[in-house]
Amino acid sequence: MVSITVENLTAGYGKYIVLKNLSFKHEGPGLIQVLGPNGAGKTTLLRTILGLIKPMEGRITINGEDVTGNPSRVGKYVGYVPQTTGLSEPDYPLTVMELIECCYVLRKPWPRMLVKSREKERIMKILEMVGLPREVWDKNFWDLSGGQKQRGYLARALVHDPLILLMDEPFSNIDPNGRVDLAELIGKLSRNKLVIATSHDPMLLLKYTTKILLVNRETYVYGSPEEVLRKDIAEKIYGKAVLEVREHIHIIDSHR
Ligand SMILES: Nc1ncnc2c1ncn2[C@@H]1O[C@H](COP(=O)(O)OP(=O)(O)OP(=O)(O)O)[C@@H](O)[C@H]1O
Repeated sequence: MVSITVENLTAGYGKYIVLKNLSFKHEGPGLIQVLGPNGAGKTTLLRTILGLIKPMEGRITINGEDVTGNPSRVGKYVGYVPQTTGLSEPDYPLTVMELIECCYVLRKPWPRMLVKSREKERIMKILEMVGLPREVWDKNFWDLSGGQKQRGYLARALVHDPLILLMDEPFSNIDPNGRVDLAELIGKLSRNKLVIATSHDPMLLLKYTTKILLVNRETYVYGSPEEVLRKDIAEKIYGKAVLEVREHIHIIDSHR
């Protein structure tokens, strides 16, 4: 069983406050979508949960353990798929396979043994599961396309079988066919993990969604999709960019 509690979180950069007094909790597997306009603080929230940003106030507990501002404690529970920008990637050569193996070995207790063949099989299964074709496994990771890199990051995040998966805009570099496959995969993962994913399009993952956190800096709403995806509520966060078409909420002009 997995649980996360975020209590009265105030976080930002230096004295610059991005999120103020934000609280939510969730118990059990499922999918929490984090939605909000550009600059709302979605990435800031994920980085704070990861312990990379120390909050000015508040507390984050995972399975009852206080992990606030402590990336190594968080790492026991959480896998992270960052947003891929295609810019400023490291230029050291590492194949896809090597990258995933390295991340796996780094998480092993000391003395760190090389990856055994059984473990290698597991890594290969994960690469297949995330939809990375065999022909790219021996390619330099940094030469992959944006979408392929994103799948590689997902494989890296899954290799330790974490209880919680944090995904920052998982669809941003994925083509339309790939989006359907990735949405299905996220849905499947959310059956036994807690997935927390930021997004600009609530519809892609809606049928798998347990809770939605609509956030815009110091304002937020947390609840089930039925409670949150209402025009009056979405307008509090997005203003006039919200369009209601039949029973669906669409957010226009929300991304880049
Ligand atoms: N390292 C940083 N130092 C200072 N300010 C930052 C830093 N990173 C982000 N910010 C600021 O914090 C605010 C929230 O940014 P954040 O990246 O969390 O938003 P977001 O909701 O993820 O946006 P997007 O949808 O555009 O990815 C923005 O005003 C941004 O300029």
